[in-house]
Amino acid sequence: MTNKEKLPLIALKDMVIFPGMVAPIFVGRTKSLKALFDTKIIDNNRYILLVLQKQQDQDTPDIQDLHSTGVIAKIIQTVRLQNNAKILVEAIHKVSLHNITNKEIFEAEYSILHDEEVIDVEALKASTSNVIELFTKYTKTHKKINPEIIETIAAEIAKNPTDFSYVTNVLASYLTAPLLIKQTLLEETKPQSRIKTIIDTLTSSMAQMDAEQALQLRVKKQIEKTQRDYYLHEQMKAIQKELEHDKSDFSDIEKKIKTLKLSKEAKEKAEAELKKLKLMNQMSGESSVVRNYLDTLLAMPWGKFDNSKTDINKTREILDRDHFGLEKVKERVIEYLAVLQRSKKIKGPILCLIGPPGVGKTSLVKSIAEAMGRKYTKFALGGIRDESEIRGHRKTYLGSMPGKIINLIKKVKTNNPVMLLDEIDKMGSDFRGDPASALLEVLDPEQNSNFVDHYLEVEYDLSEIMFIATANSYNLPRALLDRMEIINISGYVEEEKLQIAKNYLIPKQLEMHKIKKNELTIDDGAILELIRYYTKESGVRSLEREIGSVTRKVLQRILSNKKIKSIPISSANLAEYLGVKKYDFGLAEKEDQIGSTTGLAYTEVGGELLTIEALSFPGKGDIKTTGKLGDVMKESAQAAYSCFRSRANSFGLKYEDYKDLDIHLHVPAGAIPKDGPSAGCAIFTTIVSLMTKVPVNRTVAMTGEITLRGTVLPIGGLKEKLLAASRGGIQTVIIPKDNVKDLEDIPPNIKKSLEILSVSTIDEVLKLALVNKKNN
Ligand SMILES: Nc1ncnc2c1ncn2[C@@H]1O[C@H](COP(=O)(O)OP(=O)(O)OP(=O)(O)O)[C@@H](O)[C@H]1O
Repeated sequence: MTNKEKLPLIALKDMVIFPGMVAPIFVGRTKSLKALFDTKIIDNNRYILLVLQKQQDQDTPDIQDLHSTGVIAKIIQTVRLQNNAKILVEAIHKVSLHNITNKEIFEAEYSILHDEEVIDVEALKASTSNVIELFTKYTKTHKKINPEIIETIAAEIAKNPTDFSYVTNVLASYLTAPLLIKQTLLEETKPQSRIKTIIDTLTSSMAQMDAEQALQLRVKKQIEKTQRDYYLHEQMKAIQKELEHDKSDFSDIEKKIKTLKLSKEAKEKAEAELKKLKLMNQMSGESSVVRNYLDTLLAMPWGKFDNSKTDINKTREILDRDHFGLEKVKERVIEYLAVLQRSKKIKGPILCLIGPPGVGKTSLVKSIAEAMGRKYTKFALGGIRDESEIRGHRKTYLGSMPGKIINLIKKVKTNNPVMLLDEIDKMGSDFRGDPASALLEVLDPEQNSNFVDHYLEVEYDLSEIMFIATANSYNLPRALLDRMEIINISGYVEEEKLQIAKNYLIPKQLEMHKIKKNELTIDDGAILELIRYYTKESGVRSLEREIGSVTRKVLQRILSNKKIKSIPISSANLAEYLGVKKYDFGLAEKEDQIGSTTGLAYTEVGGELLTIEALSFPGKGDIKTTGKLGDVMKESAQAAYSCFRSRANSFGLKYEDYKDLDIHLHVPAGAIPKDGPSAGCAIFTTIVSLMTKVPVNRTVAMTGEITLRGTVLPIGGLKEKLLAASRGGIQTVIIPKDNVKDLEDIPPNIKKSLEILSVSTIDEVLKLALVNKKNN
């Protein structure tokens, strides 16, 4: 039935209202406002028609733009604002619209639309509870929907549970669905169909939500995966970079193996080690052992030699330029090099320079290296006890490394340097092996071309190295001595020291301290004073040090006072710079003594005066020795005592005179170790002097070994001993007859300054040494 009376109509933009629902409507469009207020429906007629417009974005829809099914609603409340209004409506019925007019406002006739009768009530009841269940699920998953809505729906339905038109309208109005579906629901007149649409909508939107959630989850997972992938990629890149670094390391090593002139054995070894290294964890300790090994092996100067030349004349020039005197030594060196020049290969014995400290052994070797155009390197053997210092540690040991020889060659980067084996006599040996035997192998021309270092493990050719050894004494293993050609460098006499100081040491120090020649002059008197009272040595090392000390002090004075232009040093002002004299120059004894003789010793630091003193006291006829004497010297004292006792008669002594007397023989300085047989004469003289109470001439010094039967045997180090005697102000020196031939090597001025007497028996010694009134 159509109601011919027209009612104002308001087009709704975005909502479908179902009968039975109370809803607020916001009215803003002029036409709608007019419909509400101008027609005074508020006063006259409290009903209005509400219908959804077809296009939501249309502001001024026309008749055809409106759906034909809507609702008739009662206006419950109106709130008029400035340009708009808010009304609260309650939809009463759904209506079908007819004859819509669109003038100032929309107006339409309407007919109430009734739902069809429900046939299967039970089925609908079941469907209703099904919808509620779905709703519950829906609100749970749909986070934006308030879960309390379920209670509201239930309460609404409870108002009229058997009116299925009402129930379905309630459900439809709470349904979140597109407007078109809601409009269809409004237009539907079968509650059954309506509830089916609601179920379909809910299920599909839930499926959609599930899909969305699954998608979201997938996206999230995807993002996580992307992030993880990114992170892994970055990590892989870093690892690859590292590997590339290792690879480039490897390729460096490979390149070296290819380009270096490795021996066949070394090449194979290097390749095998590299292969091993590649398979190792590069962070492991083991790989660093292999890497270090390869580094060392490949850092060796394989096939590298300096252009060595042996120009004898040039060598002579350089040796003369750097060293005063040492004629014999220089000659021997030149001879040696001459052989080398011809034979090209060093097959002969190794040179060994033996002499006290500071006589120029080291600097001589440096000059030889320079003259030959070879590099110089020094292997300090002093204190070496462990064989592995020469031959290296096996590389399986942690922290193992090659021996010194290999290390030095690596450092000097050539295979033919001049290598100084310094202090070869100071090498020790203990449980860790005998370094001397390892050194023998190094020095043996037959073996050293295939020397094997424990660390390197491959043969290395040492045969091109020119080894020169130095030592302070002959205290060397026999085997080593045999392998070497000994060149003895004895100490210098005063005159030589003076020349060395004037021509070498002083210019060197001036140059070193950047002092001009005219700024400092040291006259001969001062130099002699330096030699006599500030040094006590065979060489010139202390002399050089003292000169250095003077130059530094002079430099300091010149720099601190601009007025001082030059400082001449003479014996008068030397003490100003060096302080009081350090040593006495002159006799060891002031008077002739009973039981005290001056002997001459040859020590590592050169010749020395040796006082031998003795006392007697009641005892059993024994001899006791002190003064850190070595076994040989102790035995020599025993022999001298026995010799004395066997000859006591000839000195006018009876057995009773000495049988109950013990002798104590002492050799100061007590802390310095002394050894050797050459003090025999002096010990014998001391004992005779003590027992006969005849003093020994203080100006006499002596050297010579004695036999039990009183024969005097020759000694070594004559030159050193004579130098010491001359330094010590001795006038007469008694030497064994067999040493007279050695006097040829003694500088003439020494021979001139000393009275040198030779003897072959101890009787002759006593005659010359004891202050015998008959002799005087
Ligand atoms: N005959 C000499 N002419 C010039 N200078 C010399 C002479 N002898 C030694 N010297 C100088 O004396 C200093 C010490 O010499 P060097 O170091 O060579 O002694 P050394 O014999 O090797 O001693 P050590 O046995 O303690 O190693 C050096 O500066 C050296 O140049």
